[in-house]
Amino acid sequence: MQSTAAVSISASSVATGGARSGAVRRAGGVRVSGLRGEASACPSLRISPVAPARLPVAKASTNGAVAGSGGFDYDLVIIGAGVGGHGAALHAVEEGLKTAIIEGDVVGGTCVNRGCVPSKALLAVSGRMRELHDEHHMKSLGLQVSSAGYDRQGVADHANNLASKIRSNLTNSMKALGVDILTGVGTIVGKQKVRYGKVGFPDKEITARNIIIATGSVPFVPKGIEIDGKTVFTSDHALKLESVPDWIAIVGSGYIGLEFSDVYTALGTLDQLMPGFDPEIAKLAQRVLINPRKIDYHTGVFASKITPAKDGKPVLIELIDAKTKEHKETLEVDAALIATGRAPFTKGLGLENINVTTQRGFVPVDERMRVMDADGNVVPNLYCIGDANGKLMLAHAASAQGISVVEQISGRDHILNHLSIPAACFTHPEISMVGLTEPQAREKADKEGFKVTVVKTSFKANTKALAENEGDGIAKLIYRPDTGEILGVHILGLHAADLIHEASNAIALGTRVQDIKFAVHAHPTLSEVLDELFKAAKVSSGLSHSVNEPVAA
Ligand SMILES: Cc1cc2nc3c(=O)[nH]c(=O)nc-3n(C[C@H](O)[C@H](O)[C@H](O)COP(=O)(O)OP(=O)(O)OC[C@H]3O[C@@H](n4cnc5c(N)ncnc54)[C@H](O)[C@@H]3O)c2cc1C
Ligand SMILES: NC(=O)c1ccc[n+]([C@@H]2O[C@H](COP(=O)([O-])OP(=O)(O)OC[C@H]3O[C@@H](n4cnc5c(N)ncnc54)[C@H](O)[C@@H]3O)[C@@H](O)[C@H]2O)c1
Repeated sequence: MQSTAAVSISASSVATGGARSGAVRRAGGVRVSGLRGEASACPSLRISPVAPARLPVAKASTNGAVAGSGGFDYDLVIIGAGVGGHGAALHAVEEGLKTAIIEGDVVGGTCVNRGCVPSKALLAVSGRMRELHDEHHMKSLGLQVSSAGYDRQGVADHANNLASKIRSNLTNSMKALGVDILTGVGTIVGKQKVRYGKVGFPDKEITARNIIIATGSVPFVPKGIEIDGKTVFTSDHALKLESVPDWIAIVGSGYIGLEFSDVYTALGTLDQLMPGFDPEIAKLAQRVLINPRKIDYHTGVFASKITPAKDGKPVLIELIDAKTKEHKETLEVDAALIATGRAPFTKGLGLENINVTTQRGFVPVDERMRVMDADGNVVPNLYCIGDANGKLMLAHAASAQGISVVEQISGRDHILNHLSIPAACFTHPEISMVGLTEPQAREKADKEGFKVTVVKTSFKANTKALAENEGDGIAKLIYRPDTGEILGVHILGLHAADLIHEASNAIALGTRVQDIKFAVHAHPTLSEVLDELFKAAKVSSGLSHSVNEPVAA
């Protein structure tokens, strides 16, 4: 299969290669990006056909709904059936709460229909294609592959079928557990009162003891960028894989930019790099994921204007210097993917009816996800979770926040430790992280007056990685040498997205390095990369075990 190229454009860099500058096409790809992304299953996609043991006693109400406890129609109403809403709903019925979820579009929201799920299906294909095309890699394993190709529609169908399957799993799991799925757009019309129905004509009203807003986000498109859905498009369009352009510019080098650069470079096209990542990992990611691939990148620039292809003319991308705002270059490409972040979807929610003012569209919340009003007071019985509150735009974070809220309304206080929530970028190889980056840890240490130590291990020394001929990668631990507290862990390498959970669980449970270093790992497994990492750490005052205690061989 012929390989194509991409250009990545980022506020921190822009790539050209595959991009045409003037009339000349260059050999690489083009990507446009400003900065900081998944295609696995949904978080807390717990599907149980078993009905909950405890359901509140229900009684008939005047509007035809069945009343939950205390005269409300429901104990909990959730607006938005994305992964956040779904996670909250399942936990709520488990807790015996009479629960309804209102959805204005399709169940599953962004993650299932336009995000994690279809993108990971595409990445599963791109990973295999990349491997099959890597002659050197194949040869070193003793394999001979004469040719490898793909059928674009077949790949697109794989992503679409997976999304449909997970969507129906999500719907069935909620129905089986007794969650009422109400169709329509929800608007808060007063305290503990929601109306839903067609946009602008919400004709049905229900009351709820507690309300959770879980309305998610949509692609953010900067001013000056014209989307036509064919030559200039967002991830919503790109995931349908209606075409694989020869030369594509990816504007934004965050999660979406990086993951799509992996898809496009493997399927024939190209992408730029990640300001939100630990700088050392970002540098290595550039060396492994960008430099050897057909990707040109431009950093320190913004795409100020993008015009779709028209009348035989290519897509035009005007780049300005991120600092001086002076015009730098005009790129010509076949297509542009706009991956410049996401904006909360909170329009039409009726927040003005309850004195809540959004901040750049996000719903303000405290650490318990309780909505704050314009005067800084908690709005009783109203919560907001997931992308709509902007704390951490990740599927599993949305779901975890939902579960945390249900804990609270079930009478158990709960604060979610966001620093223990892992993130992963599903490139080949993968990148994952939890906690602080090294600069963030050093800044905190300076402020609070403690020391920070960093240790690293390499995939090159790991038997399993070498057996797979996948020795590229490192793991990095940032910790306090005085207490052994784990501040951050960053991994780039084979199955990094799965490996990170040992570290995130340790942070969540407060496990220190002087304790976790004695945990035993099966041999030969990739998990030994982390085993080595924890063993490499030196703690001055082992609080639990003695640091001098010999480590079992
Ligand atoms: C391309 C892409 C790939 C991604 N990959 C990953 C990944 O690999 N891992 C990861 O953790 N995250 C990933 N994400 C991010 C993840 O998809 C989001 O963080 C997650 O979907 C947020 O969940 P949510 O429940 O807050 O909102 P959403 O999933 O956006 O769901 C909100 C739902 O609310 C509905 N709604 C909105 N307003 C109303 C209303 N007024 N009334 C009724 N219904 C309403 C919407 O129709 C939607 O169904 C990805 C995102 C994208 C775009
Ligand atoms: N694997 C995952 O977990 C996964 C995958 C995809 C998306 N997501 C989530 O979806 C969200 C959106 O992802 P994303 O990659 O679009 O956003 P992002 O915030 O991660 O990155 C957007 C980048 O675009 C840059 N940018 C903005 N305007 C620009 C311009 N005019 N020109 C050039 N660069 C510009 C920004 O500086 C930034 O670097 C993220 O918050 C992420 O958490 C997660």
